[in-house]
Amino acid sequence: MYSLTSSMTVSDRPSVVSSSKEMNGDAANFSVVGKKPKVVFVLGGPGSGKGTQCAKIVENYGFVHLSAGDLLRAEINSGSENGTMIQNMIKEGKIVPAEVTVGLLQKAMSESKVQKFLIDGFPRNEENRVIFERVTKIDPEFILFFHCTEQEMEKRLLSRNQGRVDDNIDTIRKRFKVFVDSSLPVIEYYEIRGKVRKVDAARPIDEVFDSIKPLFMPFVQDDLLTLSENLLHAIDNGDYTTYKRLCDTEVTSFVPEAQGHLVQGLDFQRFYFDLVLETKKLAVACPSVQSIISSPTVSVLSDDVGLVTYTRLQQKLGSPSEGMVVAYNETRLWKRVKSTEGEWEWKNVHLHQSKTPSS
Ligand SMILES: Nc1ncnc2c1ncn2[C@@H]1O[C@H](COP(=O)(O)OP(=O)(O)O)[C@@H](O)[C@H]1O
Ligand SMILES: Nc1ccn([C@@H]2O[C@H](COP(=O)(O)OP(=O)(O)O)[C@@H](O)[C@H]2O)c(=O)n1
Repeated sequence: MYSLTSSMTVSDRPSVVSSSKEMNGDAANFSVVGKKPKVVFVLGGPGSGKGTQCAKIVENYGFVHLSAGDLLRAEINSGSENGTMIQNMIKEGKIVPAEVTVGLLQKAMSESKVQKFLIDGFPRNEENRVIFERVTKIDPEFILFFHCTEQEMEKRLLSRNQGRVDDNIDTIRKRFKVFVDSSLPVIEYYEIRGKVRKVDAARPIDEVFDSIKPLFMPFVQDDLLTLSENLLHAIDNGDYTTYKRLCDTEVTSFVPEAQGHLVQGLDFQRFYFDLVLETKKLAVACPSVQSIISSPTVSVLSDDVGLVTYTRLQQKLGSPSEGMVVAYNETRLWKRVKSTEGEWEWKNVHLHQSKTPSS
C-alpha cells in the first residue's frame, strides 16, 4: 500500500462543510435513498412467473418487491377485521376492493427506505389503477407484462405447491377469466400510453430474466450517478465512514497530487480525513467546500461493472479567495460485489482525476 503524502491540493480529500443533502449512513450502498419513488408495475396472468422474476430483479437491481397478493395474504394472517372478506375473495379468484389493497401498498411504501418498487400483481383492474393514482399521484416508469399461454400457466400453478387456497383447477379457471376481463384492459390502457414492456414468459426462467435486464439499465445508471454524488458529498463533509463504505479496500487512483504514481488502498485518502478531524479538534477554520457533478456520462459495461465520467466543480468558499471554483475531470469505475451478508453492493474500485485545463 502507498502512503504517499503531498500538498493539500487534493480533491479526493475531505473538507468541512455543512451540506444541504442529507445522506443515510444506515442504508446499504446498493440502495439509493431519499429520492422520489420509482414504480414498475408487474402484470401477467396467474402463474406467468411474476414472483419468480421479481425475486431476480430485487437481487440484481435493489428494488423492493411488493406483491399485492402477498400483502393481502399477510393481512388475512394478521387477524385484521378485513381478513375474512379478503380470504373469501381470494378463494373465489375475485379482486379485493382497491381501498384495501392500495392502503396496504401505501403503508409498505411509506415504511421503506429504498424508493424503487416493483409492484407485482397490481393494478389488477381499473379500480386498482384509478385509486392508486389518486392516492399516491405516482405515474409508473413502465409496466412489465409477462405474456404466457393459459395451458403453460395452468401447468405451473398446479405444481407450485405453496399450499395456496386458490391454486386448484376451479379457482385457476376463474382467475384466468378475471385476468382477461379485468386486467387486460389495464394493460391496454398503459399500452396506448407507450408504457408496456411485453415479455415472452413461456421461456425458461433465466432466458426470461436475460430479456428483461436491458429494461433495468436506466436504473443502474441512475444508481451509479447517485453513488458518485454520495461519494463526493462524503468527501466534502469529511465523512470517512460513508467514503469507506462506498470504496473497495483496494481502490486504485491516479490523482494529480500523487504525481503520476498509482495509489492503492484507502490509506492515502484516509490521511486527509484524519487531518480534517484534527483541524476540527483544534478549532481551526476549514474552508467550506461543495462539489457538484457536471456533464456526467454513465456506461454500464456488464452486469457488474459501470463507468461514470464527469466534471467535478468544487466550490471553495473562503479559500483562497471567496467563491473560487476548481474543476476536475474524474472517471470512477464501479464494480458490483457481494457483501459478507450476501447482498450486492457497488464499490468504487478506481478513480482517475485530472484538473481541467482552465483550473
Ligand atoms: N419461466 C418459467 N418456466 C417454468 N416454470 C416457471 C417459470 N417461471 C416461474 N415458474 C414456476 O411457476 C410457478 C408460478 O410462478 P410464480 O412466479 O409464482 O408466478 P406468478 O407470481 O405470476 O403467479 C412457480 O412454481 C415457479 O417456480
Ligand atoms: N391487486 C390484487 C392482487 C391480488 N388480489 C387477490 O389475490 C389473489 C392472488 O394474487 P397473486 O398476485 O398473489 O397471485 P397470481 O394470481 O398472480 O398467481 C388474486 O386472485 C386476487 O384474489 C387482489 O384482489 N388484488
